[in-house]
Amino acid sequence: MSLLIAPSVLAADFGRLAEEVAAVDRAGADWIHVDIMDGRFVPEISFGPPVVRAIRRATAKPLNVHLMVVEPERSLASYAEAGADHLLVQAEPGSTVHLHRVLSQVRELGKKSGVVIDPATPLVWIEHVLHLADIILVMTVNPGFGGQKFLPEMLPKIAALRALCAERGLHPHIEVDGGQDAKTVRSVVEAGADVIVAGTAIFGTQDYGAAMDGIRRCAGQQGGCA
Ligand SMILES: O=C(CO)[C@@H](O)[C@H](O)COP(=O)(O)O
Ligand SMILES: [Fe+2]
Repeated sequence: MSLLIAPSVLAADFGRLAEEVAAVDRAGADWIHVDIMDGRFVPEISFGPPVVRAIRRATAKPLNVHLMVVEPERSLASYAEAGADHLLVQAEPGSTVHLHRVLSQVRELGKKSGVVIDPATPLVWIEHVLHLADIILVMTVNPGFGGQKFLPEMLPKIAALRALCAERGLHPHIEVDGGQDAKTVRSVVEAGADVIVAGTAIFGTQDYGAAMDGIRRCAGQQGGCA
């Protein structure tokens, strides 16, 4: 699988959101990562469907919507209607106690389904839904905030996940989210990830295209990079 880059708009200038989204689109983003935070599953509140609709108008790239919310089943249809292409739900019971059902609902809505596991969540929690997930997102920071430091402790989990999927004949995207940049990318790709979410490492720079090129270059490079 070739590497995909999904800039996280959480790190964009919200005062110029449409412009920022169009800029990363033009600079070569593959997907646009959209963090929904409800102030309950995670402490912060980001935004809801009306803002997703505005992002939708600014780009034709797939919207990869990460739902850090309690009871995602209540809002799946709203995000689908607002223009989400991928709906990713957290695997933890603090989000939903009906993970299998929620992932099926996402597919019934005609969207790509994704399941997200936090650093503390073991793979055994998602073993029963692997076949229902088009995307599996491994959090490489504790969710809730941008700008945190990558947790390398997650690398064995990414490798074990890729191996478990292969054993079952499954080839989902394995996405990583949190603290990703040109320095971390080689290790997560070697472990089996093929989608890199990056907020600060892209929107925190002056040249979004150069930032994404740097991530791509370092992903394929042996030894030191960046
Ligand atoms: O889901 C989250 C945080 O909970 C992420 O998508 C962040 O938005 C990534 O930001 P950086 O760590 O790349 O700055
Ligand atoms: Fe995210």
